[in-house]
Amino acid sequence: MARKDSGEKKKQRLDKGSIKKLRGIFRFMMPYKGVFTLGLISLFFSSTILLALPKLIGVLMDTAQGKVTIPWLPDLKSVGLALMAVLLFQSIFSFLRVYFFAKVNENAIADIRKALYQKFMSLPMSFYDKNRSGELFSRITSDVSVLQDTFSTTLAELFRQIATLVFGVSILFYENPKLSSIMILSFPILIIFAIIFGKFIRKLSKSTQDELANANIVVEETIQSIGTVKTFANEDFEIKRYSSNLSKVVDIALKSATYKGTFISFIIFVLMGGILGVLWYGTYMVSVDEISIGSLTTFVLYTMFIGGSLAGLGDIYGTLQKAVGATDRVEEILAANSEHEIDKETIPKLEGKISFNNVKFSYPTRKEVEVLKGVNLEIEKGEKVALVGKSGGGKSTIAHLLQRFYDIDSGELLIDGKSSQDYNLIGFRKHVGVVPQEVLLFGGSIQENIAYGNPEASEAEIIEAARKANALDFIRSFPEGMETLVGERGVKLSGGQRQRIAIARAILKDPAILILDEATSALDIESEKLVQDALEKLMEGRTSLIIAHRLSTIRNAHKIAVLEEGKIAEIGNHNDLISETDGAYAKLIQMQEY
Ligand SMILES: Nc1ncnc2c1ncn2[C@@H]1O[C@H](COP(=O)(O)OP(=O)(O)OP(=O)(O)O)[C@@H](O)[C@H]1O
Repeated sequence: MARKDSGEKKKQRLDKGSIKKLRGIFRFMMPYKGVFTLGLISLFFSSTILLALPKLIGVLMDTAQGKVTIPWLPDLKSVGLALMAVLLFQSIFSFLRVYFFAKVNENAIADIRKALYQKFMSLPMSFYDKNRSGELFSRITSDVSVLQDTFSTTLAELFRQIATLVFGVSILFYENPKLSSIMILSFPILIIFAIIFGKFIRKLSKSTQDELANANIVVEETIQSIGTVKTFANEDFEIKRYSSNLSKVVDIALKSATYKGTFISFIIFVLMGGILGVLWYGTYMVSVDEISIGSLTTFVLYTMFIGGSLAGLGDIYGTLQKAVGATDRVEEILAANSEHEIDKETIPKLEGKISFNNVKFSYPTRKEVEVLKGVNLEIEKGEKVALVGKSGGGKSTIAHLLQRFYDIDSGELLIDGKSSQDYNLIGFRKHVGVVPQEVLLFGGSIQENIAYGNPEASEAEIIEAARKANALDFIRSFPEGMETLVGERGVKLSGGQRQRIAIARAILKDPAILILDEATSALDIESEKLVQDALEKLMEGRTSLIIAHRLSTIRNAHKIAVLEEGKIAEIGNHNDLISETDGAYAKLIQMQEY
């Protein structure tokens, strides 16, 4: 049951290719490049101004001992003022840096989210067959959040640390080449160690993430199907399953923590060792009067700055790797083929004549199973056709094709004599209405839910649609009427009530072609009658394809099409078909499928 998917949420190596990908996502920052440049300038100043601090502190110490190292800072007071000025400027530039970067960042991230959402809306059904919704959801939430971190802190930090390193090391060598060489000696050890250990730790943290993802899947699935868990009284089983997954997470995380701890303490050891070494040798130099105490202080402070930057770069490397992974996943969606461009092009009203000519089809996710093996079906304008057949025979598939959720593999699907593919997709779908078996309402008001059929409808039209759908009485029986909230935090509507809302939606949409997927579960006689009556009104003057589950519906249809073995085996009215005792329809009725 538990599927392993988030294992893909790996960090990626930073090589040429991945950096190129990362650069690609920066196109979203391009519209804000002016502000970004201002941010970079502020960053440059805030980092470099800060580098004056160690120097000034050294000067302060020397001045206290009566030595004047900078002629224009002759006494303690002036050095103190200079220190204050440095702090002040650095604070101003830090504020500007944070503000400018946030402006770029927030806008660019919103643009990425918009682009992703737009893509989601325009991707074909086959894409959703292949991808789990939870995973897609995490692209727009967590993956984009990773990018957000990258755009804001990581990128700024990268520039800041590099600037600190370059300037810091240059100043150090300029100030004291001898001491700098000692300090620099500890770098290669650090770097080699970091590379070897870093790889190992990354592997472990990836395993931790994988295990955590597995544990999260248990939570996601069980909360989604909490009813099933309770029906089977499997609460305890699920708790154990989740706990055992969590134990694995803890085990791996602890193992990883042991190595991380070793790594960090080693780094601290070498770094501090370097600093202590410099201090030790520096004090020797002070004792033989080679340098002043102020210079030594300056030197040690710079070394600490540089050490901090090096450690910071390690973190940044990790975050950038994560960002490459996130970029990959975001770009993968953005590059997927849309079924259409979202546009508002409309097509004039259709007549509603439908012809399936030798239509063959298999789902893109299961190419090897041919669901429709040559369907021939003619439905005239305004005709009511009931589609019957065994469960899994392909009735819903025909409805999907009629809505152009998928492209047919061969044959022709003609609407008013023209290939369905030749119509603009969005325009075409505006003329096809569906009343599904399971009606899903959005978590808004009843009015909003009905208006989903035509967002531009006036209030009067909405009320009229509700009336025609036999929904007005029950809506008015609620204290808040049309404003009643439905869904999770509102009233839960009964099956029959939801169907009537769906019918009202379809009435507002006013399509030429109607697909009715009859509910399999019977409603009580009263609401059944109301629904049937509303459906009859809805079907008037429209071409209707009914996936029928009740004999009464079938009898009322102009024609009955029997789907068998992926083909329309028989077509005709009830009396004709039932008289063929060996026929597919007669058998279905005998087997009491209807
Ligand atoms: N999205 C999909 N991807 C892959 N296969 C699918 C998909 N939807 C349906 N199928 C398969 O296509 C076949 C026909 O399914 P379809 O839902 O059209 O049958 P049906 O006649 O409507 O069944 P029922 O009366 O039980 O609703 C089934 O074997 C089903 O497993």
